[in-house]
Order: sequence, then C-alpha cells, then structure tokens
Amino acid sequence: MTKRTIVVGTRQSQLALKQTAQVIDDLKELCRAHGIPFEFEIKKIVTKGDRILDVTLSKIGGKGLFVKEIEQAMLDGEIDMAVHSMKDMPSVLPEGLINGGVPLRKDPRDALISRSGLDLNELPQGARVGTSSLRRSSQLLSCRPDLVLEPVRGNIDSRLRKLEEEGFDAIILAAAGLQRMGWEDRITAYLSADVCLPAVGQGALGIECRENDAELRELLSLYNDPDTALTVAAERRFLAMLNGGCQVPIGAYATLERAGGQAPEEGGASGGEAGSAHASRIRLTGMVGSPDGRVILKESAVGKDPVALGEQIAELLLAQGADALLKEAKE
Ligand SMILES: NCc1[nH]cc(CCC(=O)O)c1CC(=O)O
Repeated sequence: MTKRTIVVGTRQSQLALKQTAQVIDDLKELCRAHGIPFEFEIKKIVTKGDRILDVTLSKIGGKGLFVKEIEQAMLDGEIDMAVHSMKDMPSVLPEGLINGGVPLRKDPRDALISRSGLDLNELPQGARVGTSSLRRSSQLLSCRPDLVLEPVRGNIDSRLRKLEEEGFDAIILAAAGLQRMGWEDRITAYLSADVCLPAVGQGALGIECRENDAELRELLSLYNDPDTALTVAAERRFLAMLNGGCQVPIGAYATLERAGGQAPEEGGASGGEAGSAHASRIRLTGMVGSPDGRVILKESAVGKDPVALGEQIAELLLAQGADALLKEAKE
C-alpha cells in the first residue's frame, strides 16, 4: 500500500470525537501489525442535525441529518472515512459509499441513570423519566404504565445535565455511549434485553468509506468483526422490512449461538465461509410496539442467513398486527 494520510470526518459531539479517536487508535495498531504506511488526521464537520437538535428530528428528515454532510464530504474527497454509531446509520447508503467494516460490538443494552440511584422497579409511582426514544418509552410503559415519559434531546452530555436541570427522576441512555465516554459510573441499572430490547445496531459502530477506495477497504476488512457484522445484518434487515420512514417503537437484538457449543474451528470447516460465523446460528429477537406500551409484539427465531432471518421475524410481526401499528404511526 502507498503511504497516505487518511482523513477521518467526524461530528463534533463528545461521543463522536471519542469514538473516532478510539477507532483511529485501533486502526493505527492494525497498520503497525500489518506494515501498512497510513497516517490519520481528524476533520470536524458540523451537521444539520447538530445545529437543530431542539426540533423534532422526525419532522425534518430524521437521523439522516447527522450523516448527510459527512457523506457529501466523503464523495467530494475532502474526507476518506467516517465512524458512525450503527444505530444512526441509514439503511441505504448513497451511491459510491459503503460500510467498510463493523468492529466488535460493545454493550448493546440500555441503561437507567436515576438521580436517587434507584432501579427501574424501585422508581416512585408516577416518576418522570426522560427519553425521546419511542422504543424506550413503549417498553418502559409496558412494565411501568404509571411512569411519565418526557422528551429529552441533545448529546449524551447535555442529556445527563438535563437529568438535574429539568428535574427528571431518571433518564435512559445507551450503555455503550456512556462506557465509551468513560461515564459508566453514572449508570444505576442496566436494562436487560428482555425488559428493553435495544435499538437495531446499538453498541456497534460502522465505518463508512468510498466504495472504490480499495486500500482503505483492505485495512477496514481487517478491522471488521464477522460475528458483529452478521448479527447486525440480521437486525438491520428486520428494520428495513418494517421501516417506511415512519416513527414507531421498533427494537431488535441478535446474538450468535454456537452449534453444539463447539469452537468455531471444529465445526467441520470446509473453507468456504468466512470466520467464526461458520458454525454459528443467529438468534434474532424483534419487537414492534405502540407508543403507549399497551401493545408489544415480540418474536424470536434462529437461522443461518441474516437476511432471511430478519425477513422472517418481520413477517411474523406483520402477521400479528405490526402492519396496523406502522400504519397508525403514519397517520
Ligand atoms: N440516539 C443517539 C445515539 N446514537 C448512538 C448512541 C450511543 C450508543 C451506541 O453507540 O449504540 C446514542 C446515544 C443513546 O442512544 O443513548
């Protein structure tokens, strides 16, 4: 490979900067180990989503607002790659860009940050909980219908501030974001996937680059974690099947189940398939709910092909009434 400076575009939020710095550290390490002569440089980009955080994002174009400017800069050659939270990555990338690698997933769970250190089931009757996520409020209301859910926007640092300033009893944030910031000591309880199924891709990162950047893609493929890529692919196929761009509580979480508990290498490797995914089956759980938490549809199944499995769970839920929930949300 040629000596080259890889320009990494990033949003200016503390979490984006932290994630980008961590990925660059990992990539530098890989470059050293494989004798790849790349250097890295960070370029900060202000996105529309960062400028108008106080507006309901769904009304003005959704999560895509955080990535559009970054993608344009990549297409224009101003930057070479960008690190995204998988859960903020659109299901269809613009022509010419691809997800070049998905590093090892971190904690996928949601976390409760309560002012008094109480767990979810200990919060007082009618406690005020801050979250703008329909998925979180639907599932919380399903087990605690008395809670009062109120929107709280902004980056995780400003949401933590609002816990005090706006007098919430608790807020909910992704554990991964807090852990990446080194703020896991703020977490008072972890919500298991049974209580609150995570957002599609939560805890995972994706690295966007130009499709024709063969050198960089070679490095990113070394960084890719095949197990994470496989499970996240199942979750994302599920979401793509259900998501007509509408606002509905949707969650999904996939894990790998090792066949017979064997180490992947012992699973009768025929040399065809990549990595440890060979002997594994994927378990995918998906949910669709009503915003008030009165309806929670949930299905789980096991399969080998992430795309087929994502479609299977989506179809099971659609047959149970998810189509009506999706339609209501559009009206
Ligand atoms: N919705 C914003 C967002 N996008 C990614 C994370 C961090 C967690 C992750 O990387 O999955 C967060 C914060 C949160 O939901 O608490």
